Amino acid sequence: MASIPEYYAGKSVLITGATGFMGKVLVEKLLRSCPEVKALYILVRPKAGQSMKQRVSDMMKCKLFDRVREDNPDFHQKIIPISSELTQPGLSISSEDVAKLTACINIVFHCAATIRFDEPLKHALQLNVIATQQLLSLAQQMHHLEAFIHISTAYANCNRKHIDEVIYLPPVEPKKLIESLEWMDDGIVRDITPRLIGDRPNTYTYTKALAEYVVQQEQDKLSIGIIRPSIVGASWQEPFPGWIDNFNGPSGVFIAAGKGILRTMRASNDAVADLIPVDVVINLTLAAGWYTAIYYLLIPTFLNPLEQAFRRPNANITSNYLINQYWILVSHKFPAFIYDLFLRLSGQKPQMMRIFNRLHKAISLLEYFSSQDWEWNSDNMNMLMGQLTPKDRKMFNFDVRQLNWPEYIENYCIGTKKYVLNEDMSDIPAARQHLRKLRNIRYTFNTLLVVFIWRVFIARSQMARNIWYFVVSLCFKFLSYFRASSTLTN
Ligand SMILES: CCCCC/C=C\C/C=C\CCCCCCCC(=O)SCCNC(=O)CCNC(=O)[C@H](O)C(C)(C)COP(=O)(O)OP(=O)(O)OC[C@H]1O[C@@H](n2cnc3c(N)ncnc32)[C@H](O)[C@@H]1OP(=O)(O)O
Ligand SMILES: NC(=O)C1=CN([C@@H]2O[C@H](COP(=O)(O)OP(=O)(O)OC[C@H]3O[C@@H](n4cnc5c(N)ncnc54)[C@H](OP(=O)(O)O)[C@@H]3O)[C@@H](O)[C@H]2O)C=CC1
Repeated sequence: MASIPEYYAGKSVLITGATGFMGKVLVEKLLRSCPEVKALYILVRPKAGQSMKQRVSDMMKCKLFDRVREDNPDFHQKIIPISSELTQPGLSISSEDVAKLTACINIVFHCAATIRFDEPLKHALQLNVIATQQLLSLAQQMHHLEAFIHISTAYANCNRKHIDEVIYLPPVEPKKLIESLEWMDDGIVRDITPRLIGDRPNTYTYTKALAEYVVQQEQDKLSIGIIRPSIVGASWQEPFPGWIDNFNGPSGVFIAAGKGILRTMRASNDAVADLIPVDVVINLTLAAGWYTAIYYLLIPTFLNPLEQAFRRPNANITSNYLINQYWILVSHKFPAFIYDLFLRLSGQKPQMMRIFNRLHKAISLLEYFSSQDWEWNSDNMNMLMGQLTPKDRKMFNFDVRQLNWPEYIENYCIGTKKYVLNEDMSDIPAARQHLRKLRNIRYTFNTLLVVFIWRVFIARSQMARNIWYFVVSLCFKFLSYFRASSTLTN
């Protein structure tokens, strides 16, 4: 059997979502580890005033591609951008491009999706389900297609506790839902969304479940593989440790906690954080492409500190709603209010409350996932690992048992600093100095608060004074008792 790089040699690959977090890592790894790959066709749309060409050219300048650039400075010649807006009929691909793709593509990786938890249902359905359906139709016209790999999510079936590697019946027949939503205006759809998504937490997981079903419907016509990553985080090793480019999931949590903004979060201390490094997911995805295609080809024969932190980082996790609300008030809203007051008084625009409102929205959307855990069956993944040659197993490593988690989390946090916030590592001493300043401000503030409480409440009331003296003398008694017992034991 061909090794993975041998399989991809001479192949033309179509990738959707190549400008996204996982898509970029997929493009990079394919170019670096399968240098004989013929061409990568990527579906890209113009965005935020930038043309498709400009976006792709910016993407290739990104640090992520440094290693590929070193190996092959002309790597960009293998990337062929195709203009496509996935929410439009026919994916808005020109007829010339359709002809080009149907003539040459061997493998499709469908990564594009909206991953927003608060996406209005109609849009999530349009992109995650209808676009997938359209891509499958296009794939069926491809004369040399060997594999169609769809990236789903481990949370597509998060309404179940135990999840097997099967496609579960969808909550509703996607075709019927698409037809009924067509005539409804956005207001009606918004009103019925909670009823439709039922026991799933958001439109994202709901539409990803529908998309899996839509993909499965084509299994007789196409050779299909579905990947279900859990919470995808910074890279473990490749192309270098800690690479990350977004605020999603844990990244936003690490950054907000590192900046000292996030001080409390509702989550279960017992739940497992199902974090998986992006390079592991991409290695598995490429291996799955190889396996699905090889299987198909056999059919004819036989089948560190952050800069300018708001406060010192100290985020606490609690599963208790009331305790969390208390800390939100004391540790988030109160300091934000004070800071905004200071900004107002010094003639500047208040901003901290706005930032916290945004943070609370983001964190509350993660709560469903951070407060419980799931059991996933991974027999297929283990089987796939067993099929790889020792060399491929090393080059396309997705065996997370070798992962040193503390080291990974440290690299992840450094990665958010370097690649998301673009902060310089040489500024660390200044960042530490800033944290020391914050600590001194806190000590001063706490001292002033104690003096204030004393003056206002205790010094003015005989009863409060008595209670105060009682508590202080009790503390002294405890202290002298412990001192005496420790002297005895010594
Ligand atoms: C060992 C310890 C481990 C600890 C782990 C800790 C926590 C993990 C807990 C839970 C994680 C659960 C994740 C479940 C994953 C499911 C897996 C998947 O299948 S898909 C990926 C998950 N998807 C997401 O994470 C997307 C979530 N995001 C959203 O839905 C939206 O972005 C939003 C949070 C609703 C915010 O929407 P809004 O319109 O208000 O803002 P924008 O998105 O337009 O962003 C505006 C601006 O803010 C920046 N931003 C976005 N998110 C954050 C954030 N969390 N913190 C800080 N800043 C954030 C964004 O980049 C924009 O900036 P700019 O304007 O400069 O571009
Ligand atoms: N990140 C995670 O934790 C996890 C992700 N997944 C899945 O992995 C896949 C990739 O996720 P990730 O890389 O994180 O997501 P990103 O949001 O980083 O990337 C999404 C990609 O989809 C493209 N896209 C979105 N809308 C359109 C559109 N209308 N037309 C054309 N392209 C569009 C984006 O292009 P543009 O740049 O133009 O916006 C971008 O390239 C998704 O299917 C997601 O469900 C699964 C589990 C976890």
